[in-house]
Amino acid sequence: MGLLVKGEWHDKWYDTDKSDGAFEREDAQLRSWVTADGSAGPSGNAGFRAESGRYHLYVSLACPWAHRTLIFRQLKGLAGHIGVSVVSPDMLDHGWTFDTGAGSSGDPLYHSDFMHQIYTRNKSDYTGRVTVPVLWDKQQECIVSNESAEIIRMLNSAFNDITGNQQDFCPEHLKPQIDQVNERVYHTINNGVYKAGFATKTEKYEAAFSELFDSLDWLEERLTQQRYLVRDGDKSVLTEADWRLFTTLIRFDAVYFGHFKCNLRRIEDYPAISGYVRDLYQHPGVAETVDFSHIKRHYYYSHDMINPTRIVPVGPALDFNRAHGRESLK
Ligand SMILES: N[C@@H](CCC(=O)N[C@@H](CS)C(=O)NCC(=O)O)C(=O)O
Repeated sequence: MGLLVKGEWHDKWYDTDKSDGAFEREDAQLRSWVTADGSAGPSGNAGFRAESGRYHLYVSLACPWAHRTLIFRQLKGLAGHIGVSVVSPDMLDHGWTFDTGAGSSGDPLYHSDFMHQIYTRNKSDYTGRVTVPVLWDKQQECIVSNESAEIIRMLNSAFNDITGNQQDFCPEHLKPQIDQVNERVYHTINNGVYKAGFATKTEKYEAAFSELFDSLDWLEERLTQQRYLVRDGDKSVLTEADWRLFTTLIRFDAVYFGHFKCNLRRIEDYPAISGYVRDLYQHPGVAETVDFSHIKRHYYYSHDMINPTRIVPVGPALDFNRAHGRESLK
């Protein structure tokens, strides 16, 4: 694990000293947008028109942020239009690495050894963390975006004329509600598990822990009354907010509960939330984006300051194909 400084790789763990033991996630730096006609999006440069075969995703199957983009690629019928490279689950001295072990693809585009070479191919003197997901433009040979929250918004609509898939997971009139739910879910759950797991001072861990479980209580109540997170009139509808939450919840019992010490309760212990996770998992196209061998291997093997023996636990036994019983909820 490390970062690039002026294009040079430095093997360095997160610096929590500067924040008194708290884990602080760096903001993504590369923020252009693919749009239907190539006009500029809300940030970054213009010139990224939606085209079949032009763009490529670099992902880790372990990573919850990258997982969002894989789900949107499936749901929006983009699998035949946007290629994917999958890094090794082991993120060690060189950061994300390419190999062709089980479930990993290597880098068919450039035959790179490491993900940081994709970042320096984009900008030779890049300074910053080397994160996945990355949306790559094969035509201009550059990174369009390394921010998953924005990549899924692009995938949600920019390619609609190419795929004919008009399903909208972020309708304009629901956006304020979606953004509001996302805000709490991001800080206390998606990033909350990392704040608990990567804290190096007890009080920072405990603060993240208590916010996380307060938010799970809030979700349990909400999801007892409605099938999905966001309401449109008298019923709830499946939106981006659900998919953003899903990628954390599906990893929770296998990884965050033990490895990140988020162990007040398992997701299995929440009747509504656990049914909700199974409901989303069983949505067509989603199960094939979930890979527990990469998920468990990545966290337990890569974070050796948390798990120095690198032993990957065998359990827990999880069955997301069990009936969810949520069809009748509005
Ligand atoms: N804001 C980014 C965060 C992505 C991110 O932090 N990904 C993790 C993998 S789970 C990563 O690549 N970490 C490597 C590092 O921080 O050096 C997004 O949502 O796209």
